[in-house]
Amino acid sequence: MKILTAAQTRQLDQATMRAQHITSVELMERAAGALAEWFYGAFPHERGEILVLCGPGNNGGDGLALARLLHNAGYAVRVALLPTAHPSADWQHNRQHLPGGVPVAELAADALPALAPGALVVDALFGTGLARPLAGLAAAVAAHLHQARARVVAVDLPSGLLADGPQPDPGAPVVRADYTLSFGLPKLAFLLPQNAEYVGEWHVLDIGLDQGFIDQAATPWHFTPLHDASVALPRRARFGYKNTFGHALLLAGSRGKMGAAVLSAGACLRGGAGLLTAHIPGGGYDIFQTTRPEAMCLTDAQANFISELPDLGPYQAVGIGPGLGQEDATRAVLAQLLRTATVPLVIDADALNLLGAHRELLALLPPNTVLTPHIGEFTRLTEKAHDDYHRLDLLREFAQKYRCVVVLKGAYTAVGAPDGQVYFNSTGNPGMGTGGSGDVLTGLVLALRADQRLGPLHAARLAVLAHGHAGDLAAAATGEAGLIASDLVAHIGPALQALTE
Ligand SMILES: NC(=O)C1=CN([C@@H]2O[C@H](COP(=O)(O)OP(=O)(O)OC[C@H]3O[C@@H](n4cnc5c(N)ncnc54)[C@H](O)[C@@H]3O)[C@@H](O)[C@H]2O)[C@@H](O)CC1
Ligand SMILES: Nc1ncnc2c1ncn2[C@@H]1O[C@H](COP(=O)(O)OP(=O)(O)O)[C@@H](O)[C@H]1O
Ligand SMILES: [K+]
Repeated sequence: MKILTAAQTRQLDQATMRAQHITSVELMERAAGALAEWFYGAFPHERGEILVLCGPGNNGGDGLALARLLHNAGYAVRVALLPTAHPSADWQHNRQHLPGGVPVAELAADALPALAPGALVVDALFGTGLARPLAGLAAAVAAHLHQARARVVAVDLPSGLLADGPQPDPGAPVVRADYTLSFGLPKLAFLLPQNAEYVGEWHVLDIGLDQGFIDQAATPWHFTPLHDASVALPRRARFGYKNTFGHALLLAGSRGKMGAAVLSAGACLRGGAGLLTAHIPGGGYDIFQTTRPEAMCLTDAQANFISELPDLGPYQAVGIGPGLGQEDATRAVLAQLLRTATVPLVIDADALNLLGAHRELLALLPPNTVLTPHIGEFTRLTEKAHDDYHRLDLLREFAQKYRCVVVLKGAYTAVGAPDGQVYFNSTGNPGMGTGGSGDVLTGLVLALRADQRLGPLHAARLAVLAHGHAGDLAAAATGEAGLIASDLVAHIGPALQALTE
């Protein structure tokens, strides 16, 4: 699913009207109908009065049309307008068609509408047409909503927030919505942590926008919904056997962090690797073989960390990093791996930290390597970002420069591809913020990289999608707080099953 800019969204509206031979008023009516349907589902028994705040453009037009539909459906509705000399044509149409039974007033700075705590308010002040930061009356209204602790439903975008880029004035007020209802496609702003306090819970409503325009629109940004045919797992061949499904090598663990190796190995096995060999510190042998009898095990001469690179001959993919530690000898193993590997690599955790601390090693990264940093690890590899948008720029630059796939982990994990495209993930939940979750992802990516039917981007996107879905299945069973990384491993099987072609 593509993510478009505000300018492209305007073109999409125009293309939809042309392709479907409908007027802008008809398209607005569709948008308002979709908003009203959402309201009926979300607030079926709302008894209090709903205040609809309308700006001068088509966002305000949506608000006026929604006010009419809610009134006709039996809700108590009141409209407050931002004073304007030049409302849009569709705004005027919907103003004229507002039923007489709906009270309408103009907003004024010295008489902002009284709001009981929890009052339901629709923010239809500004959407994608926002031209400058909120100031004056609009800014006062945004602050008033926050102070009154109203429940705010934003139409298309919280007013004051840009759809697709950083705020020019970070100090200017933005409406803090509890819900944001957008049309057709998600907006880049919804996916970044810095905007979470404004966007709240967001939903995309289908209003039949023109797919032909969407298909040809150029954008680096994409959103991967749960069921996305382009990242499905191919079925296993009926006559396949363990060698068919790939032999993975995992280099992981150090004293005190053997659990990372165990979790990662479990995920690799559940991820469908035909065979898994783990190379671990000698002292971890009993722990590892007891907890993961399905995996084979090579032990390092060192008891507490890894100092040797095994012969890479038998393997279709190599993963390195979980619980690795940052000993000099381990860094030498990483450097040797980067110099000699001819099979796909997956690099995580302390292996990334070693790369960050010894940046000369970055030049050795083989193309199509998958790196799985969280924000801290990514910062060590690059630089401190000024904000979330800048971090996305850094992600694209890094993936292009090193021709790697970079999985920048977090809510809506962003997968950066060597061609500069970025794919945001839709699955997962805050319960996954628990030690070992990332180690599980590494093992899953490794299994899918050992599967020679999948390219690096497909493997990384599918692993991220399945990892998040496993988290959602696990959280349904344990709750978010009770979720631990072993639960993710246990749910990888059903998650992958749901994502199989
Ligand atoms: N074809 C349509 O009519 C559709 C319209 N849609 C709605 O239309 C919206 C876009 O409408 P518009 O392009 O009219 O834009 P907006 O309604 O978002 O805002 C534009 C108006 O606000 C003024 N303005 C912008 N920034 C301001 C600021 N900081 N302070 C004061 N005034 C400011 C502009 O001068 C203009 O009058 C979308 O967000 C969406 O809600 C959607 O319903 C999809 C279909
Ligand atoms: N709020 C969240 N929503 C969705 N996924 C999350 C959230 N918090 C964490 N995750 C996921 O959990 C994993 C955590 O990885 P990481 O930080 O490396 O953990 P660890 O180092 O403990 O293994 C990542 O895949 C991340 O995307
Ligand atoms: K709005």
